[in-house]
Amino acid sequence: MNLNKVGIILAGGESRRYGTPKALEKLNGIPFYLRAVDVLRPLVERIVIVAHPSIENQLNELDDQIDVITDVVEYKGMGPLAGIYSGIKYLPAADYFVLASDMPIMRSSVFQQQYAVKKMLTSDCTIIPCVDGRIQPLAAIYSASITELIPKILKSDKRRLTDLLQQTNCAYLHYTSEERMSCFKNVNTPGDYIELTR
Ligand SMILES: Nc1nc2c(ncn2[C@@H]2O[C@H](COP(=O)(O)OP(=O)(O)OP(=O)(O)O)[C@@H](O)[C@H]2O)c(=O)[nH]1
Repeated sequence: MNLNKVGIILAGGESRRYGTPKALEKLNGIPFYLRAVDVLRPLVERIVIVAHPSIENQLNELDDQIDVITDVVEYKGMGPLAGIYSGIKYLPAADYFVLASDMPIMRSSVFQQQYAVKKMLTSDCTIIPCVDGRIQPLAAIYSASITELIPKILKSDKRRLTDLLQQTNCAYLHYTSEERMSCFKNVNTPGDYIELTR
């Protein structure tokens, strides 16, 4: 039986700019991947963490509602879109709450707001936050209706989430600069991490 709401945590990147696997980095003693779990756990029925093969066996303290997988073979390492597709294929559901593990100060309330908007729209609608005019597609709610579009985009060598969104029924939810500072900040470099802890 299909689920209604599944969380997909993206932790399959190379972390080249950071230098060490970002998902294992800690903020206030809590690893980033567990912070992402804490954000989504109250909101979804199951969670799948789509991890890089090098850290797959290092993700601990997970309960039996949470699975760890790696990208599907045909799109391995092809970016966040490949990770989203891998999560969708692993757990069929109506909606996917997608969160990158490199956004360690994200809050559940952001997804609650998005889901409240989604319920007012058609079921095939994907909800994308937009902060200071920039989309944030890695803290968003995707409808399962995107599933078959993803392989077409990955095979066309574009791989970009924006290419998917252009072909999808999307609603953009706008957030302020203050909200960017308080939840949407992501960590790409060691400098980003230092800024976050200031
Ligand atoms: N499953 C999966 N997740 C990915 C993939 N590429 C990036 N991600 C995740 O998507 C989020 C944003 O990734 P980026 O910071 O753009 O890429 P990165 O590879 O982690 O880092 P850089 O090597 O510095 O670009 C992070 O949470 C990554 O773990 C991938 O190919 N598969």
